[in-house]
Amino acid sequence: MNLRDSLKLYFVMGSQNCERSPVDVLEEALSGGVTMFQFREKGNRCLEGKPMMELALELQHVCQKYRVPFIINDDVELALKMGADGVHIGQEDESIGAVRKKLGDKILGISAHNVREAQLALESGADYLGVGPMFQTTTKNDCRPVQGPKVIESMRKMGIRLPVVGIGGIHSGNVHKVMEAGSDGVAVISAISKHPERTHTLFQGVQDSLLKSF
Ligand SMILES: Nc1nc(C(F)(F)F)ncc1COP(=O)(O)OP(=O)(O)O
Ligand SMILES: [Mg+2]
Repeated sequence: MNLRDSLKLYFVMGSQNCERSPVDVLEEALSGGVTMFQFREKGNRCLEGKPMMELALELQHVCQKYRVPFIINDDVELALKMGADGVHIGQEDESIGAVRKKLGDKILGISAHNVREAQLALESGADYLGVGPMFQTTTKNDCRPVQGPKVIESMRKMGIRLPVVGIGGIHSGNVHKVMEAGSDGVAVISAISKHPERTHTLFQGVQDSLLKSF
């Protein structure tokens, strides 16, 4: 599956986002249609060291079973050490050029909050952009001001064709707004980690929006 298709329903999760076993949540999410997964162990109560590594390996194993790309957030060394399919880094993380050198042709995702950051990420070799926050979110307490899907529309109007996922407060009730703005897919945390049984409804929402756009 090409990267643009893999970005349709991008589940981002760490143990801190789950009320029960993260492995069970991921298994249920993958069977519900998740097309790409990012391990984002971050914030208070997150695991570190050996427990974090063990969970990462278990989650990677589940992704391999479903043939879904397994991405690590922020920690490039961990991604290389465990043979992840790629990393996602933000504006304050390591420089894009330096990470691209370490990664070779693995997937490199970059957080972008405006057209300028998107243009820079494109020129520096990003494979996809995570753009947000789309809506109010309780998951990320240090996020930038809410932009809404119009920032994706602006990126497309400025000719940025790179694969894009919106992130931030997305659920089945607003997923169509992100897709109609020109996004290739959506990245979600709580909408799936708190309700993995609703994954298929979210996936259907993405699919319906894509069908309407043809
Ligand atoms: N993890 C992420 N994944 C995406 C995705 F691509 F999945 F949409 N977009 C944005 C982020 C944010 O990453 P984080 O490390 O929390 O913050 P920062 O961007 O400040 O590094
Ligand atoms: Mg980051």
